[in-house]
Amino acid sequence: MKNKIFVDGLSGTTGLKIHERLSLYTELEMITIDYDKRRDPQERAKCLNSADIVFLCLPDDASREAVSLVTNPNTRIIDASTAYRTASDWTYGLPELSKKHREAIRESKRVSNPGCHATAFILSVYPLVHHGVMSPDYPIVCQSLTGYSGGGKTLIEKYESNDGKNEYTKAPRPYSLTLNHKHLPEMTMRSGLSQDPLFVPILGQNYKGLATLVSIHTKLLSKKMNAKDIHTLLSEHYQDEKFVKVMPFADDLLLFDGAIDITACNDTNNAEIFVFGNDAKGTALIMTRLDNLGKGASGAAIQNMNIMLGFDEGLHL
Ligand SMILES: NC(=O)C1=CN([C@@H]2O[C@H](COP(=O)(O)OP(=O)(O)OC[C@H]3O[C@@H](n4cnc5c(N)ncnc54)[C@H](OP(=O)(O)O)[C@@H]3O)[C@@H](O)[C@H]2O)C=CC1
Ligand SMILES: CC(=O)N[C@@H](CCC(=O)OP(=O)(O)O)C(=O)O
Repeated sequence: MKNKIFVDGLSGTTGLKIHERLSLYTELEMITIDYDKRRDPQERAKCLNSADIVFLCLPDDASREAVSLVTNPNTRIIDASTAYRTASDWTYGLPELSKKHREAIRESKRVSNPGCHATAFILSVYPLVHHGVMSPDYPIVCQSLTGYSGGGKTLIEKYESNDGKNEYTKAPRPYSLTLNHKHLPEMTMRSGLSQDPLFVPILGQNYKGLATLVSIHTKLLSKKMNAKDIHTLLSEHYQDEKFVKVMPFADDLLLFDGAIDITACNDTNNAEIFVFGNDAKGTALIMTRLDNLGKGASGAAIQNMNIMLGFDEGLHL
């Protein structure tokens, strides 16, 4: 029998992308809702409770409402919002962190899909904390350059109004300047840190594509390590992963043309990790790039579904 799937929030930026991928599966049957009733709780409840797997591609409050509408004990949920990413009874959907993380997703009925900035940050930092190289209270500073589709339909409209000729598209825009970005709780908790990083996201003029920049003073690490050693540790940690790749060590910046394209993972489910460093100055930089709509949202959600249903993890990705 085919597994039944329902996407709540199908007409949004993330919902549409998830639906695009789902349409490639012959193993699945889609449950559809009338467009005019897409916000009607009664209609949504019927769809939610007839599904084996539900994707929630909604703002946080609507996600919480959807979860409260699920009464069928067999319905499994993958939530793309921020609502449950640090909840103790939900599984965090980042399988590459460890075998234990992947196994927990396989068994789970409630999977919270990581935030886009958070995915790149946690992939960079978790192995360092886990292997005792970075103490949990290390004072991390991180910037993240992101495409504007991360802000959903409303932000896309702002950037694309007047044919893209408006004040938003003039230059990059740092935001979340209260230094309290909504991804901080998951970034801290899921990396194993005990204090929040100082995190500044920056909107670019590109539609999608994101890169986090984690700055490290190597003398503050708990083990004596330089940038090359950090590169080796990350390479070993992710050596068997299909979607998380540690790129060659950048002894020679010419290898990357002296600058990095943050959109190079667009339209893929890949996250690529770079390590740069300057031993004389005792500094290192971990840069992780991904597609905020790919590994940062819909790609990760599909990957989690593949794991939950026992499909090949990379199916249709
Ligand atoms: N864009 C991104 O890069 C990422 C987004 N996310 C998260 O995914 C979720 C969806 O984001 P995104 O796709 O960008 O947002 P959009 O604004 O593009 O889409 C939101 C969707 O939610 C629907 N919706 C809003 N309120 C309700 C409601 N009360 N009941 C039913 N449906 C409702 C909208 O329907 P309508 O058609 O009526 O507008 C729309 O389909 C958010 O939680 C976001 O934070 C996560 C990772 C990355
Ligand atoms: C560009 C932009 O505004 N991005 C959003 C995050 C996008 C995202 O991943 O949000 P989730 O928490 O739903 O995962 C922001 O920084 O608030």
